[in-house]
Amino acid sequence: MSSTTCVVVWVSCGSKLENITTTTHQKSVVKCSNNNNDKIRFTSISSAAVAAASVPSRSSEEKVYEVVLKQAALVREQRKRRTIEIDDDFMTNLHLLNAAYDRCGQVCAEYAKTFFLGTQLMTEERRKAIWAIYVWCRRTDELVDGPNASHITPTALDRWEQRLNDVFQGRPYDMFDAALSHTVSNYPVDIQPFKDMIEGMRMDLRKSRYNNFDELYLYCYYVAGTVGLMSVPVMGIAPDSNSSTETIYNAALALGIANQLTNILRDVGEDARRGRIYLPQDELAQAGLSEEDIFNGKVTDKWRNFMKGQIKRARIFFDEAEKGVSELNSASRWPVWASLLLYRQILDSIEANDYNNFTKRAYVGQAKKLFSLPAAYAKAFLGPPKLTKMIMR
Ligand SMILES: CC(C)=CCC/C(C)=C/CC/C(C)=C/CC/C(C)=C/[C@@H]1[C@@H](COP(=O)(O)OP(=O)(O)O)[C@]1(C)CC/C=C(\C)CC/C=C(\C)CCC=C(C)C
Ligand SMILES: [Mn+2]
Repeated sequence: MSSTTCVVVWVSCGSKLENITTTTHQKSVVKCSNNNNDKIRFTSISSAAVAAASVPSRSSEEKVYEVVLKQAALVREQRKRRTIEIDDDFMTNLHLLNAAYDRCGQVCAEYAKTFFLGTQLMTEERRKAIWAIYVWCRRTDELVDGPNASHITPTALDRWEQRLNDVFQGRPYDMFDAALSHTVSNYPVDIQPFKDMIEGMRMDLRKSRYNNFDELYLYCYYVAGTVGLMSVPVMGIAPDSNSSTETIYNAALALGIANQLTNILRDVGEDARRGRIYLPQDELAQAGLSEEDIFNGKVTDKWRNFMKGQIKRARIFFDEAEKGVSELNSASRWPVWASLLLYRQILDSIEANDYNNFTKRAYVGQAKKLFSLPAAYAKAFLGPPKLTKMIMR
């Protein structure tokens, strides 16, 4: 790793820019004074700057970007095909392994039909690996969101993390774990994003308010940005991609963040009924809104304006994500485009509901969903890079 480059974080937001330079970090940060509208682009970063990470004033974006760099480096170094000894007793038997993956596929098909369909074009090996990761994520989410959520304690999450360590060491506890053990032995998937997702669940147990976007960003990374980082090593990067691995991981992270922000905006009413507000408190106050306003659930002009800003920000993350999709292996692009197009339409639906996300659930209708699949297919296989190449030939 080079130690000569420096961190440059550009946050651009319309015309109002404020330049802050912190020499200890060898870092130049251009910060936006209006949180509703910030755009984040990381251009380069150094290990020296990363080493200076103990300085307490780092933003969540900076902390998360360190993880992005680490994941990108792992793939670059091709630390693939780590040979993990999978417990003989449990599964030297290929038949059992296939059965484990089939069960993962069934869970995917049950919980996320469109996504399951989208995985059908991936190579069989990749498809199965993505299913195994999906099932682990779904199970992790269910711990705090599922029917037994009220019994979940930090100790239970510690045990889940210990189990994760075992899975990565080739000691699975059940069939789903076995599929994941195999997947992580086969692809350069790092344990960090998995641990971070569990950290997000811990956060959910102890926190129901977010002071500002920086805090919310960290939560979004933990529960969703991590999914992007887990998936890229399996989906693979196109052999002819000219983008840096960091850029691609950054886009993957952005898609997770965009999805989670959208999920939050869709579920404001539902979350409030559980006593939770996943919205930046400082931005609510700036918009003249109080907690009571959220709990009362009345759509006012103040609320509409606030929501416009939040939707705009989510769309910026989707735009950031778009830059990376075409860099993925061609067979992996379809499910990613499908996920991006479908989730982004939830934002349109919130607008169509006149910003009533208190009592109306924004959703993408069946017809729009069906239309999105060929649209995603077209983007995956007829996207600009290919067309350009065809024209140039
Ligand atoms: C192709 C593809 C989409 C692959 C990802 C597959 C995968 C491993 C998904 C796991 C999703 C999961 C169960 C996460 C647990 C936490 C959670 C529930 C997060 C929310 C998902 C939406 O779920 P749902 O609508 O069911 O929410 P409720 O539980 O009902 O509230 C999230 C909003 C986040 C999911 C995040 C992603 C799908 C990120 C995808 C990013 C990539 C695949 C990277 C793509 C790469 C580039 C370069 C852009
Ligand atoms: Mn959930």
